[in-house]
Amino acid sequence: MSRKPIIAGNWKMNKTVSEAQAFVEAVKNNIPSKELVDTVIAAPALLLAPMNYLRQGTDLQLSAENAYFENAGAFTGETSPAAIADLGIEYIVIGHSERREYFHETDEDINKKAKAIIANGVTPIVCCGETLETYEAGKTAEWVEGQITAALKDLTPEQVSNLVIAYEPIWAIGTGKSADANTADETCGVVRATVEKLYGKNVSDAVRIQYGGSVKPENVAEYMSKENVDGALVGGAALEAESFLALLDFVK
Ligand SMILES: O=C[C@H](O)COP(=O)(O)O
Repeated sequence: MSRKPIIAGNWKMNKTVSEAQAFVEAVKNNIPSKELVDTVIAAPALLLAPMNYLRQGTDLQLSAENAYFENAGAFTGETSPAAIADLGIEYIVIGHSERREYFHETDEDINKKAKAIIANGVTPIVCCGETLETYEAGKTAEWVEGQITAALKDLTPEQVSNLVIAYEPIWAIGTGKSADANTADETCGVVRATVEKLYGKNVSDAVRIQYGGSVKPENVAEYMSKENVDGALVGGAALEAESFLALLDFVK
């Protein structure tokens, strides 16, 4: 089964509005066709409206880095998935390890967010991944299986087919220490097997799984050559236009 690759840059809490606008201007006419690859930038909510305005008519897609699980209400400081959907943003990242660690997000929150985002017609990019301690204890598979099972609870097979899952070992994020391509493939395979166990083979064949953690222009092609790796979620190497565009060279 061939799945369309998806390369997503995750800017985290970097860039001002003017820096984001300059980036979009620099890349927007050099993005490969979205028939071949989904090319996405995940940016802080404040940057999305001006970026969205500038990317109209191009193949650059956009993602929020987070959203709340309610569409409206007295939730000071939160961003509504309905507001993100109304802008025409295609994806929302949920469950990133930084959200789990610094903002105490639980598996249950992530499941509620997945449901709210899907209900608004936006695609969640659901993150999972283990700490160094869990990795060294040889418990990666059971950890990731638990996170995915909880995040997808009560979703329908069709909803799961259409979402994106990102496997990011925490010990490889921003450390320059990437999981090698075989290790990434193996754990993305665990994610796929978990989806198969819960939803069957048609769904696990369709769901797209990214690897994240120190992906760079120099190593992206090797990850993308692996059976279970359908894309990458990239932090540091997606911050500069030239490096971001170089991540897409593997499709040429
Ligand atoms: O969401 C992206 C990841 O946290 C990876 O970040 P990194 O590419 O800087 O290691």
